[in-house]
Amino acid sequence: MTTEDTVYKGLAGVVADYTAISKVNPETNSLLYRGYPVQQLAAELSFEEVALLLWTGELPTESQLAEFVTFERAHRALDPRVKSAIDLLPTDCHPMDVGRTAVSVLGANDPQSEESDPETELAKSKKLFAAFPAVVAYDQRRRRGQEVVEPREDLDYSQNFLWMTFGEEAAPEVVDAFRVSMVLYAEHSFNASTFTARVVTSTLSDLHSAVTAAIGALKGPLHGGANEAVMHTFEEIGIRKEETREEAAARSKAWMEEALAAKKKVMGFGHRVYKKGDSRVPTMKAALDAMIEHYGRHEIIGLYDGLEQAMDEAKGIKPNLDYPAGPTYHLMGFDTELFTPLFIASRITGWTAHIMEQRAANSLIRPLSAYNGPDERQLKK
Ligand SMILES: CC(=O)SCCNC(=O)CCNC(=O)[C@H](O)C(C)(C)COP(=O)(O)OP(=O)(O)OC[C@H]1O[C@@H](n2cnc3c(N)ncnc32)[C@H](O)[C@@H]1OP(=O)(O)O
Ligand SMILES: O=C([O-])CC(=O)C(=O)O
Repeated sequence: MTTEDTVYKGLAGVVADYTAISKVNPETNSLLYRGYPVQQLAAELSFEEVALLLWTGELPTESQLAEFVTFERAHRALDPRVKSAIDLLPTDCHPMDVGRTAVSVLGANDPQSEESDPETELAKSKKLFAAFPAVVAYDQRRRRGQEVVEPREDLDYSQNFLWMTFGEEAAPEVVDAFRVSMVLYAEHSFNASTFTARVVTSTLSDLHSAVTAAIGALKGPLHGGANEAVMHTFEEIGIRKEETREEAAARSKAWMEEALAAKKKVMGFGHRVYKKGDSRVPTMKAALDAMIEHYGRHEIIGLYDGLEQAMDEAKGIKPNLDYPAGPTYHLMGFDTELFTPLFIASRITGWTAHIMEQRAANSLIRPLSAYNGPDERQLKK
């Protein structure tokens, strides 16, 4: 057998390279960012601190954090060139297309776009991190016919994100649930979008091209698009505010039984690596529970319970992070199509950390294929 005869469909089980950024361990259901359990990071740290940890490998000192916080707050405003580009896009195009376009425009206008020394790569990553929330906030507001809300330098990343989107200061519980979601979505080893970013970087292309490509990979419902798809499932089942938790659970359980009988794939469940449950779900579920209490929307958790229970009973498949994240963002007031752009805002950290790691020890990513087309043949004269 030649090497070309061994095909690893979907690269399942293939170890493609080393990484020191995160460790996903399906045996122990654990996830470490630079060695730290993600649950601890979500409980204790700001998203800004986690971003620095992912990029640099170490927790920031007080002065490093203060310096980054000042930088981030100074780079939040929506770039007028990005605003003009978004304004050319129809309000009914997918918000992931808006996010992808915005990153592309930011890259084309970044004077450091073609520079790739480690210091510049880090500076570009920080600028992208700071600039992206305004894109999401602007996009949601323009779709609703609302005016732009300018960023506020007295607010932290999560507070300001919610401020720019909704034009009012969010309650501390809401800010905290949002921060937790950002920390949990930040990084997950060689997932499809991160691997895409690494493939692009491996050709020595630039950081913004790699992130733009990663956004394309994240959009699909088998990856990041699942958080949006989860909410569409809830919407299809029907959200009825007057229902009790038990009534909602009974209806969603029946919906799932029917969907599985029809051999449907239900987004928000299953994972390529975790087979016993996603390490991040308990923490995100706690954030969702806090939002259920905050908004008093017990019918939503009923829908959640029913789907989860029916899937477990029928197939033993567990929810992934997108499952609790979807209804959490819904309760906060984000439009459903905006959920995956929120994932971008967070994953910019992981993607750019991987881009820097790939560039530092690069080898062109170019696997082989096993040809199964027609045997050699000749053009008829
Ligand atoms: C943050 C994230 O990106 S997490 C992932 C988000 N994606 C989703 O939620 C999409 C829904 N889930 C899926 O499609 C899959 O579970 C994936 C793509 C995530 C992982 O899939 P893989 O490891 O390739 O497993 P695969 O898709 O082959 O599934 C194995 C079996 O479980 C079933 N299965 C897996 N997930 C689901 C699901 N969500 N609904 C119904 N059945 C499922 C498959 O139909 C298949 O059954 P079969 O063996 O009878 O054909
Ligand atoms: O690891 C994966 O394949 C998908 C995932 O959970 C993520 O990117 O967060």
